Amino acid sequence: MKLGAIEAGGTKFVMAIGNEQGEISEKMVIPTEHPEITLPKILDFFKNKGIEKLGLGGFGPIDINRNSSTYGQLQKTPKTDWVDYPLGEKLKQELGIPIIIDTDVNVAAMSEAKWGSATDVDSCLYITVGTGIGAGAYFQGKTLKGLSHSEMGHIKVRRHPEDTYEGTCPYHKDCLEGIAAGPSLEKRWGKKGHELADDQKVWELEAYYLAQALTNYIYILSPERIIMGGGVMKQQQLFPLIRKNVLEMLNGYVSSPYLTEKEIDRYIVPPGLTDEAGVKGALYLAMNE
Ligand SMILES: Nc1ncnc2c1ncn2[C@@H]1O[C@H](COP(=O)(O)OP(=O)(O)OP(=O)(O)O)[C@@H](O)[C@H]1O
Ligand SMILES: [Zn+2]
Repeated sequence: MKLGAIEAGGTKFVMAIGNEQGEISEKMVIPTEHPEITLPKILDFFKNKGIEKLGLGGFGPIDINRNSSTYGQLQKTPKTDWVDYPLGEKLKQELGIPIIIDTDVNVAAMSEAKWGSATDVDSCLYITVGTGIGAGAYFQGKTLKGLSHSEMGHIKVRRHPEDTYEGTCPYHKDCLEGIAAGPSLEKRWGKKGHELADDQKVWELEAYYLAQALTNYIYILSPERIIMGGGVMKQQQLFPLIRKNVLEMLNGYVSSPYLTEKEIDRYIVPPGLTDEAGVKGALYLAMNE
């Protein structure tokens, strides 16, 4: 069966055609522009390809409740051109096939569990630290959903006493995303993340915030693996700093062989699917409906 997959991101849309084995035969990346520009490009890619279903992992907030009349509609996204845009409905109308929708991070967690860094466990959390911060979870065969999807990037973390940066989140100012996503690095330090690679102070502060978030996720969800991706995590030096901070913050309270100095390298890890976690997850979503 031919299936379609879309990873809809804040800066780019990744589209692919694949099969039920998760093999991708065709792929295209387009920039995220106004929906009236982006939608025709998406339709051009998928039309007349014989796909039977389409999975979509989208940036949020997005309605992922199957029983809702606005299933697949974007909500209060900071990407203002897309607020309330009925992406799922438009695709369904134009392509005439079932569209299955979840968040970009939920599908990334799912594909890492199926094909990536979490194939040997029954649950995992996928966190992206990019333009925004978001996390998705996959537990015993299902992605985490409830009232809506979770918004783990917008939790409050304790401020470092020396950090006076006000924060970039339009809704909460200094939530985790507001003080630790890529744009906040640029505003706080006056340079883009990749230009700050050699500045130890930058990554110590970043790890302090991200480790607090991970500690909270461990307490609340208890995932068997944590996968960290997104542009900012390209700074590989963050991994040891985050692992060290997580162990210190947990202070031995949660008992698990993974949460030890010896094993934590196998617990907090980069994506196994590198940049394809999202689009492969969308394919898996289509496959399993
Ligand atoms: N090598 C790097 N080191 C540090 N920061 C980086 C690096 N590459 C990209 N970034 C930062 O990551 C952010 C972009 O993240 P990403 O590449 O994950 O894109 P995105 O898809 O827009 O993110 P999102 O998933 O939040 O929509 C930018 O703020 C950028 O400055
Ligand atoms: Zn926020």
